[in-house]
Amino acid sequence: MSRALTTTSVGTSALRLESVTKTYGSGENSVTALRDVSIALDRGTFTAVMGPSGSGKSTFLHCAAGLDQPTSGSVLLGDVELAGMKEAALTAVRRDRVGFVFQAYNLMSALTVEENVALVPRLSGHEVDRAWLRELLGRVGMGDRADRRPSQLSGGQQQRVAIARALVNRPEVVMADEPTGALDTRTGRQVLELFRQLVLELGQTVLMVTHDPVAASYADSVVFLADGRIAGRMHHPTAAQVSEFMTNLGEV
Ligand SMILES: Nc1ncnc2c1ncn2[C@@H]1O[C@H](COP(=O)(O)OP(=O)(O)OP(=O)(O)O)[C@@H](O)[C@H]1O
Repeated sequence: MSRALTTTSVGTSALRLESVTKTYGSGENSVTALRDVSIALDRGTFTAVMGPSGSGKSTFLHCAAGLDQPTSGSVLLGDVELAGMKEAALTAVRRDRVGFVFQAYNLMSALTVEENVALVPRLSGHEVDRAWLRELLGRVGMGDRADRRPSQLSGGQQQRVAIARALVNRPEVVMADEPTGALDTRTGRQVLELFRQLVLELGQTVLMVTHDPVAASYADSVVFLADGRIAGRMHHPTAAQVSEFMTNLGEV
């Protein structure tokens, strides 16, 4: 049974932020990047985060992933409260309960595809579940390239490996920051389709920051941020609806 199912009660949110405020610095130079943000993500859903530049998207993702601590408020990842946690405990939470996918694939060039994915459970001190690893590589379409090195793969293929790596520890949430930013349109769409599939078939929860309305339209819902606040949430979005909302937020 997956760790997600054994350590959290069914029916709870994968991620819940309650009244999260994040202020950088103090006094005159302080910047409040998030203001009283409350939101819950149901398990097995795909959520996009959008907003104008400087609206707090990265700060939101960082607080949700335990990369940064809120100034006030609560962040529940499954049943684990991250606010107030010491750095060592946060490091363990990030390693065991969060999967990360970035614009740059960040694969280890000296390792094969399979070794890159297996590195995550190794670093967590878990036994590598070979059957799960092979299943994941198959699901992301890299089953026949397990012995290749990253330099022998296209950008889209490298991102598929990064997605398998993000999923291998069966994380509570996969956090993706502009995952298609470095890919051409067609390859980017295929990666977004893959996220949708993994959400649907594995019940994985995915949170993705993007600037692209078409990318956001692949999600079940879009959360809009403006000036550190939630400015709206759209379910079953179309790219045109997302574009229109963004235009109204002042994004050209
Ligand atoms: N470490 C930091 N120290 C000080 N201010 C910060 C820090 N990180 C972010 N900020 C400020 O917080 C606000 C929100 O930044 P954030 O990076 O979360 O926005 P964003 O929506 O991700 O922007 P972009 O789309 O340009 O990446 C901005 O005003 C930014 O300058």
